[in-house]
Amino acid sequence: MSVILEAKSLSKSVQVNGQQPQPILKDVDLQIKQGEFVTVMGPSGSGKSTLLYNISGMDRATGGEVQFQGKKLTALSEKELSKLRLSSMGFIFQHIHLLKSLNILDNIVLSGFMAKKMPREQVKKRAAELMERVGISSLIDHDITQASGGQLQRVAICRALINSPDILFGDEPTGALNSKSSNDILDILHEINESGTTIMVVTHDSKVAAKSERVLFMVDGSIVAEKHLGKYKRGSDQLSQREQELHTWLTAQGF
Ligand SMILES: Nc1ncnc2c1ncn2[C@@H]1O[C@H](COP(=O)(O)OP(=O)(O)OP(=O)(O)O)[C@@H](O)[C@H]1O
Repeated sequence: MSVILEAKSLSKSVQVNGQQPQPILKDVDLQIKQGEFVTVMGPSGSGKSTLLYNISGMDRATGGEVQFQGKKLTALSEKELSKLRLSSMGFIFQHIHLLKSLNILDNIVLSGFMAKKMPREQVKKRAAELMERVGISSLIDHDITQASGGQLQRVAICRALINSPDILFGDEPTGALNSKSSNDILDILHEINESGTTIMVVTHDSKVAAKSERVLFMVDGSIVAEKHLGKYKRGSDQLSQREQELHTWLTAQGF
């Protein structure tokens, strides 16, 4: 399998109140293969979100480089970077960031219109198909304020997928949800992964990680361990064994 995303010696330092710069990401080397489903775990403050934002070009690293599909992200201008993010990457954030002034359908189609990869009518058709796929087609002309947390997370997924991204990044995509909604969202992510989209997700939830293919463990700005669990087949009976295996491994990491 080819490598879709690679970080070499990626680092990020931040300066607060004119003090010495503090390293929050330290020389991270990482390769993500085309079609992989990778989760990132680790204690609070270990740098998981920072890794996600810097490896995806949402934020600018202070050292090292990132290659995405062979392109050096770290060398692109803001304009080139935002074009690439819009057309090839999807993002599901911890805080959903939907626009309250737009209804649900308009929130989903907006990035599609901006990317101009397809005619507007086709973007709307794709939005309707995606909404159907994640079970929210009845909300098509509803306002954002009329949807539940789980429904909003599905809206965010549709929005992230509108331009058929090659990679989907998620920061706690199931974080604020009850366990039923969380399972549903996870199933949707698996279906997306099975159809070929690479996924990288930050999570505190070992149930989410147990269903991923590879788990990275971060401590203090570095990836200190990783666990290959292999592809999870939806609906199979391997889940409790994977959860047990992951639990043992996480305990060994002191988590
Ligand atoms: N822009 C910033 N300015 C100052 N400090 C920052 C900034 N961004 C992150 N940090 C600090 O860097 C560290 C790593 O933050 P990050 O959000 O990446 O951790 P995390 O592992 O995702 O945490 P959590 O699990 O709590 O979400 C934290 O100590 C955080 O306070």
